[in-house]
Amino acid sequence: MFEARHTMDAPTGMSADNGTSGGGAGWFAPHHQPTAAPGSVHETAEVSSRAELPPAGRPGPGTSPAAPTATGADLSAQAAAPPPGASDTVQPGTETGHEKAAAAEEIPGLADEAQGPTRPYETPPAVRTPSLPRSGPAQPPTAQDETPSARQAPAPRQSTLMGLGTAPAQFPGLSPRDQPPSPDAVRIRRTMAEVAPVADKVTSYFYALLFVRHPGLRPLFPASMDAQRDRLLRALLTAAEHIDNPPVLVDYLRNLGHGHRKYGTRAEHYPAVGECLIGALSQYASDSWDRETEAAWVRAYTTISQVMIDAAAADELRAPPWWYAEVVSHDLRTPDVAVVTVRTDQPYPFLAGQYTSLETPWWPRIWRHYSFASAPRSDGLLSFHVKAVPAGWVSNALVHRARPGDTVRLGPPSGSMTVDHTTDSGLLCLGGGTGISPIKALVEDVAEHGARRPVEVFYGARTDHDLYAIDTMLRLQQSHPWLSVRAVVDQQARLRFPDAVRAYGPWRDHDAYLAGPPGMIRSGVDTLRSLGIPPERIRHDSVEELVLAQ
Ligand SMILES: NC(=O)C1=CN([C@@H]2O[C@H](COP(=O)(O)OP(=O)(O)OC[C@H]3O[C@@H](n4cnc5c(N)ncnc54)[C@H](O)[C@@H]3O)[C@@H](O)[C@H]2O)C=CC1
Repeated sequence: MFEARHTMDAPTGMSADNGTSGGGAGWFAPHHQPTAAPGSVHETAEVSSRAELPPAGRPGPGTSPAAPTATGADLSAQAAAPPPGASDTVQPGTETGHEKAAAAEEIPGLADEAQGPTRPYETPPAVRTPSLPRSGPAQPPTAQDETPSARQAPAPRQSTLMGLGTAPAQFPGLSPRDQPPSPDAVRIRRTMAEVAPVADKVTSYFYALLFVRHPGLRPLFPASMDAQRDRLLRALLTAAEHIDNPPVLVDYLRNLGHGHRKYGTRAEHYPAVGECLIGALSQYASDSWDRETEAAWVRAYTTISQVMIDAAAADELRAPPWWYAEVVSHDLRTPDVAVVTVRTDQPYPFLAGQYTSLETPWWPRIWRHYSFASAPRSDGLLSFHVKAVPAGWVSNALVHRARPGDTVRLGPPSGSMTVDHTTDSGLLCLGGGTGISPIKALVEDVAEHGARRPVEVFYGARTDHDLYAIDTMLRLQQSHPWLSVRAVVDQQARLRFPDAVRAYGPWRDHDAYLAGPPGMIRSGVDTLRSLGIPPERIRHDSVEELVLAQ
């Protein structure tokens, strides 16, 4: 958890619950405009991407490695009670498979989930943003104004809203322990506490307000917003809640800013969002809402939006908003898990342990997150392990439809579950299911750095058949004497995954990495902490994001 102390001033005394925009967009006007004219960079990047895109159907040299016959690995067959939540189910209409809903970077997503599959990229989809109408005084939305999906709100997410960054275990708390929260932080948290019990209503109201007042923004959001609908609000509230912790907040917001370039989000969109944020909060936090509270939110939002806008503008100078990537290999490892290898149209810098967002041609503007399954390779190819999950549009398309020659789009890399090469501590890595993919990348990363650090991998799976990557991991083990790989199969284990690590160790001096289902990460963190590994040495991607994708 993190906080930040803002310094920006903003006018106070707006009454955003009166259905007008008062001072209008100027309330939240950014201090700086993006370096490029709106739209121009995206168009340029798109044209250039198109020009550089390899011809469809080009055979790819980088096929995924053939797995040798599995040997018995250390299939630690030990039985015990099922781990808590082991029967976690996937809700219809959402995706998993590290299709982590991008809470941390999905403000205006462009997904249009209601439209069904379309043709592959005959013409790469343009990400253009409509010019924002400067709406006049708007009326508060009525029930009819709410989109159907907004009314079908999922269970509200409570005000904890934590873990939107990577490795939340590294965030010490809402504020530095030795400092009292700032007055603005106190007011913001008071608002959050008041709206928490009605979070779903706030969410619906916020989006209804946004779309009624700024209909031009509607196409930026999914037609059916179900699982994605509250990410914008959640991200904003999370950032505001942590306004007293600038270092972490700024990192988080910069990532958000970078990640939003692929949606076509522009600086001039932020005032509208801020205005509606204030409108929704003031409506549902009426007990605690006053001029000072509003001013605190305005300052917080001004800070938040400015960091995102600046980050996006800076990023425009060094990276495209997205990358095209041609599928060069598709290896169906089980009936529902594929290893998909792609070649990007431009160099794609990333670190082992990170993840990206991916859009298929069949579901335009629907992005899902996947971890890189390899450390950066000299041939530049990227691999992903994808499990098709029920109702998972993107994952099913990637597993059952994608073929060499198809083109997908990738967003920028994200995540900080990376190896700290400044130490030579041992690594304890827990990979559950397709969560083994970033673990494999980390192992390769250690190997490439030439260090002889002990790396202990525990690979959890429900059945033998689900150990689709065991051959690859065993091959790595054969090549690297410092690497130990143990498979833990639920059906056979006495001590089940991730608890099985208790039988080994000690782990006190290890850096720990976890990847897999949210429940596994949660119970894994508990296990590792109980074994004496301090929280700051336990790394994993955001559990919150993983939960969102369930
Ligand atoms: N960076 C990351 O954290 C990544 C996460 N993932 C996530 O990993 C998951 C993989 O799904 P599957 O392959 O179907 O895995 P799975 O559901 O088959 O589970 C894999 C292992 O985790 C254990 N497990 C599952 N739920 C648990 C719980 N609540 N408590 C303790 N242990 C639990 C299982 O017993 C099994 O050993 C997806 O949710 C995907 O989003 C995938 C890639 C990267």
